[in-house]
Amino acid sequence: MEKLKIAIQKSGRLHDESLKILKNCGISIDNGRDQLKVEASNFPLEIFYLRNGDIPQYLRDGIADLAIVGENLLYEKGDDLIIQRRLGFSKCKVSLAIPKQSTMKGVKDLEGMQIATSYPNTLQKYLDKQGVNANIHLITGSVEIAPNIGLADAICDIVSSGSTLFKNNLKESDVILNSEAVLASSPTLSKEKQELLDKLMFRIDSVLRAENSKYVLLNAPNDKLEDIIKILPGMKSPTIMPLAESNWSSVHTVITQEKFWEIIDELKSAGAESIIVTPIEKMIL
Ligand SMILES: Nc1ncnc2c1ncn2[C@@H]1O[C@H](COP(=O)(O)OP(=O)(O)OP(=O)(O)O)[C@@H](O)[C@H]1O
Ligand SMILES: O=P(O)(O)OC[C@H]1O[C@H](OP(=O)(O)OP(=O)(O)O)[C@H](O)[C@@H]1O
Ligand SMILES: [Mg+2]
Repeated sequence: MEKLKIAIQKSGRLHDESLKILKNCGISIDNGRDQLKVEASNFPLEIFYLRNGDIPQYLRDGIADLAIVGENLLYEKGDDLIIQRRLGFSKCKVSLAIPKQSTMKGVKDLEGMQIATSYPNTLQKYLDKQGVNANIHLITGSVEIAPNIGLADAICDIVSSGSTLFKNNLKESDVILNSEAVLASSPTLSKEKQELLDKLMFRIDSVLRAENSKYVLLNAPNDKLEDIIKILPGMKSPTIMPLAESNWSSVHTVITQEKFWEIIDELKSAGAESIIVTPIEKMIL
């Protein structure tokens, strides 16, 4: 029987969350971080632990069928690969940054300058789009130090909280792209592997949906129910059950994270009481 081969980062920012998603999909993996390859015991899946930076090439070469990888790396060297799902973690930007005290404003001022980066293709595409000619200085790490040691006039690197820029006396001038961890696949999968991928994605979708939602229970006097129901988005319509106390009901529903607190505030104003919020493990539509 064919097995799907998934690459995840061996160690680094994506490792723990990648394993967590697979485990939440009910896939059992022996903790084999020191091995290069492990097999799931209850799903036809092989897991390869690889460097994030090498993953696009492994997908292209067919060593792996699937991978959890930073979206920015696909932009850098995986244009031909397919993003199956955005996974919502490891959110960051790839940005240009210049010295804090610089009078330059952004990319247009970088004509003829030196820019240090680990993402040369991403930077080159941006410079081309902006019609700017600059010299790209490729370095593999500690990019933010480059302007301070006289190696470059600007940098292009990952920015998240901005604290690395701050510590190195730099300021963000241009956001080139936004990134998050994604589930990517090779563009050519056999029919059998595509079926396995569909099965895995069905599980991943139910996990992602559940992570993004809360199960909410509340009590309300019956004369307030109509107003309360209008506020609730829910999967379908809310469940209403009578309480032992007459003229009161319990309302059960699902609320997504984005507007969670706004909806809770509205519910309270509309007369909801004893609101209980619990996590959801899986959500299957
Ligand atoms: N500070 C950050 N905040 C949020 N996400 C980040 C941050 N730095 C990197 N990322 C994202 O996580 C991915 C992995 O970053 P990490 O630093 O762990 O590995 P790496 O140095 O790119 O790769 P390798 O596994 O090849 O050593 C990046 O491609 C990016 O998408
Ligand atoms: O805006 P911030 O929150 O400061 O994050 C940005 C920093 O995070 C990443 O480095 P990382 O910590 O992964 O170290 P690395 O360069 O060794 O990969 C990235 O290369 C930046 O340097
Ligand atoms: Mg890093």
